[in-house]
Amino acid sequence: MKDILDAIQSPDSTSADFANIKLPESYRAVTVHKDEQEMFAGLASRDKDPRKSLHLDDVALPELGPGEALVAVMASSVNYNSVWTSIFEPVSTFGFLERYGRLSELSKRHDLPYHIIGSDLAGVVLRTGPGVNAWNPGDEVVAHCLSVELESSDGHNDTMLDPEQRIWGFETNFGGLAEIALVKSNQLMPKPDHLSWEEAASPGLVNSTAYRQLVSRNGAGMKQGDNVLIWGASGGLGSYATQFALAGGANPICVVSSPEKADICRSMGAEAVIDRNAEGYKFWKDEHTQDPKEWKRFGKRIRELTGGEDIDIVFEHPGRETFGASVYVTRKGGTITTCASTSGYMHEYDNRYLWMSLKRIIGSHFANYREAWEANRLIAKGKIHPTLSKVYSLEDTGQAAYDVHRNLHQGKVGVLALAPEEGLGVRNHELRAQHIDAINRFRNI
Ligand SMILES: C/C=C/C(=O)SCCNC(=O)CCNC(=O)[C@H](O)C(C)(C)COP(=O)(O)OP(=O)(O)OC[C@H]1O[C@@H](n2cnc3c(N)ncnc32)[C@H](O)[C@@H]1OP(=O)(O)O
Ligand SMILES: NC(=O)C1=CN([C@@H]2O[C@H](COP(=O)(O)OP(=O)(O)OC[C@H]3O[C@@H](n4cnc5c(N)ncnc54)[C@H](OP(=O)(O)O)[C@@H]3O)[C@@H](O)[C@H]2O)C=CC1
Repeated sequence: MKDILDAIQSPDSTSADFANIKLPESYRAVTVHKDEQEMFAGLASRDKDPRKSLHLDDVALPELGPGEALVAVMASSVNYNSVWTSIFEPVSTFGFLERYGRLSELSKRHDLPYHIIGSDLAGVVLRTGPGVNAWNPGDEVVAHCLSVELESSDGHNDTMLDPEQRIWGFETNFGGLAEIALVKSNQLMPKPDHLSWEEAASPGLVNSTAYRQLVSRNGAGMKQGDNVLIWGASGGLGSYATQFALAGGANPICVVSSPEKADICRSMGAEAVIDRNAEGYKFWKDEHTQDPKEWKRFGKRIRELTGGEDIDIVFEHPGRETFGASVYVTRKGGTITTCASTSGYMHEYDNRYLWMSLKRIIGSHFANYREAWEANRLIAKGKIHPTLSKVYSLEDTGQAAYDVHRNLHQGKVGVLALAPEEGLGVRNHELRAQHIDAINRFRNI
């Protein structure tokens, strides 16, 4: 591993140098264990502690197949899907690995008694498999997390519709929270050269998802002037949705849960911010009954902030707790676009407000190859910025996931894998200098 790191840190290393490095037989990786998948049985979700289920193990280097790449991971990030994996909710991810393992001889490698998690990385290509021509050892890359087989025509227009669509590091093994990761080569994209390893590793999953969900025609197709209600506007997804709304000439109405988070949204340029805690919205009277009066109070507050207008697009992901309110506050003909259900996936809303006002609910999930590429391009051009707040070591990934599970974090939480310290890997200092305040906006708050 030392040879790999030395080569990455030497400015003189050539592609041939990387190709000639002897790869280790094993490497360190963050895992969950199959024989522990029942460890939290009977506990409430909130009490399931990722620090207990996430392990840092030495794992065997997987065999490299056609169309694949082995990447030395300098940094990764925590996504909420890793929180779901670590608490074995809503299902254990070992079921995904077993199912994938049944697909082919090659996919069998993924069905192991441990799951190496993580769906983001920034690093350097070490080896490519047969059939890979676009990438070479030594290339500095980030990886998006869409894994597809593309053997069915269903996915040929929109790669997210492939019947064998999987999220790498969640529904496949050999993820990014590790010193080495295995990806399909078409997951690779150029690393934005003005960012450090940990900054570059942080936007991938959430930035691509927010791009499809809000901007792409496959999602809400946001346009200039739209009022966009963004839940969790300083969180992982929300911090990118807010940037897309502002950069696209829309009007974000940011919902957050503390004055600090409200300040972050304002510092990004948002003017309309609602602190849901301070204003005490209680959309559910009890576990089974919603309170339409609270939807209305929320809607009135939005009208105050917009000069009397309602919401064109709701950027939804909290799910059960907010969905009824989201449908209610959307304007006639507006769109609720959802990619998740953090607070519960059995949603309830008053359908009269949907059909009578011709609203639409759009389901959105990650991003297709092209959308992920376009989202990364915006980062590389300095149009959209990473929202990295705090960085942990690989050893402390459990704590990092705990922070995200308990909503103690801001923006994105990074993890250093092979990178010995923060701040390395910047190649374009001029572009960085132009955007340094925006790049650092979320740091250490
Ligand atoms: C990028 C980051 C993203 C995120 O963070 S997203 C948040 C994290 N992700 C999640 O929380 C999602 C986790 N996944 C799940 O909870 C489950 O993954 C799903 C509920 C999405 C799917 O459940 P399942 O049981 O895997 O799939 P089924 O489609 O219900 O398949 C079970 C059997 O049911 C059959 N079936 C499917 N549709 C139909 C139908 N319309 N009529 C009859 N049968 C159907 C199938 O074929 C299959 O059958 P057979 O077991 O024999 O293979
Ligand atoms: N389908 C897909 O492709 C993707 C799905 N996801 C899913 O989206 C969800 C959010 O992910 P991410 O943004 O990274 O997570 P984060 O935890 O970083 O941010 C979510 C934010 O949502 C807000 N929130 C949480 N619970 C509630 C609630 N009950 N009511 C209102 N607001 C709430 C919080 O903000 P505050 O407290 O300030 O209001 C929180 O910071 C997860 O479930 C994740 O699995 C994520 C990425 C891709």
